Parts: sequence; C-alpha cells; structure tokens
Amino acid sequence: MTVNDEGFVSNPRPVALVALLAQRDGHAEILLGRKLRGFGQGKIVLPGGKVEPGESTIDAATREFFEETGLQVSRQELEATALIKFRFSALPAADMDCMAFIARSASGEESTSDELEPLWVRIDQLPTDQMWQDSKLWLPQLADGQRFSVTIVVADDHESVQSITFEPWD
Ligand SMILES: Nc1[nH]c(=O)nc2c1ncn2[C@H]1C[C@H](O)[C@@H](COP(=O)(O)OP(=O)(O)OP(=O)(O)O)O1
Repeated sequence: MTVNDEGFVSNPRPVALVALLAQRDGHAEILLGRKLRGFGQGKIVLPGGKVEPGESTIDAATREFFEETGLQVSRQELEATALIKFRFSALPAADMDCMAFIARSASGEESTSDELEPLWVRIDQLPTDQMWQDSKLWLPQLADGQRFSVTIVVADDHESVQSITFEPWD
C-alpha cells in the first residue's frame, strides 16, 4: 500500500507485461496489441495483464501473453527488465505496478483474442498517437534492453503525463 502526494491511499495491482522483440524484414520490431476491452480500450499497449492471487509474476506473464496473443514464451526465455509503476491521479483504484519482461522468441500462431489484437510494429515507428502518452517516454528504452524502474503519474485528464521519474533498478 502506498500514499500518494495528495494523501490518497492506493493499492497498486500487480501486472505482468511481455515485450516480444524480433527482426522482421530487416527491421527491429516489437509485438504490441490494440486493447479490445477493459481499461484503456482502443489503445495500443504491451500484451499482459493482472497477476492472479497466488500466481508468480513470471507465470502471469506467460499465461497472459498466451491468452492475449496465442503465442507461447518459455519462462527461461523471459528476462525481467523494467518495473513500471502507473499512477492515475484521477483514478487511484487503477494504479498498477507492472513487471515488464523481454522475450526474443516465441512459438505458435498469433491470433486476435477477445482482449487484444496483436500488432507487430517497428520500434523506430511506434504508433504513439494510438498509445498512452507516456509510452513513448519508456518503451524505446525497454526495447533497447535497458534495465530501469520508472514511476509515471497520469494527470487528471487521464491522458497527459503529470510526471515521469526514472530510477536505476538492480
Ligand atoms: N499509462 C499507461 N501506459 C501504457 O503504456 N500502458 C498502460 C498504461 N496504463 C495501462 N496500461 C496497459 C498495461 C496493460 O497492457 C493494460 C492493463 O492491463 P490489464 O489487462 O490488467 O487491464 P484490464 O483492466 O483490462 O484487466 P484484465 O481484467 O486483466 O483484462 O493497460
């Protein structure tokens, strides 16, 4: 449990995210997806979702990634790379602490689920106009394999970035 600057108590939800990276047609690409329902519907995000009670973060990462994209990643393949804390000033109940894993290979056929439409995008051409405004400030570093912890405060308009703070993470 944390108390934010305004004194509100928040209890961030644990979330696991997976960034699958690959060279496709000579370009460095990442698998993102358009969220088809739930929080942030319509936005392009990293695949992933809630860690269930009693579940390990890495198990949640493989399970959510498979459920949302149809692709399987092995636990050995996943590299915990960044801790991303989203704080929503207007909606503290939506706060989340995300563990982002990088994967460099996956098996299976990707398919659209009822939660996500998977989309391969070039890392140097991220569709930032369809993503959360903060994502362009940290996703390139994640895709570059940098290790960091970041806290993002989304402003009351539920869109703009009120603050973003990077910290080293070991
Ligand atoms: N400010 C933000 N910037 C960003 O890039 N991605 C964000 C974000 N806020 C939320 N997300 C993403 C992370 C993750 O992909 C998704 C939220 O995960 P969840 O699937 O847990 O959401 P839901 O509320 O739909 O829960 P489920 O019931 O698990 O489907 O939204």
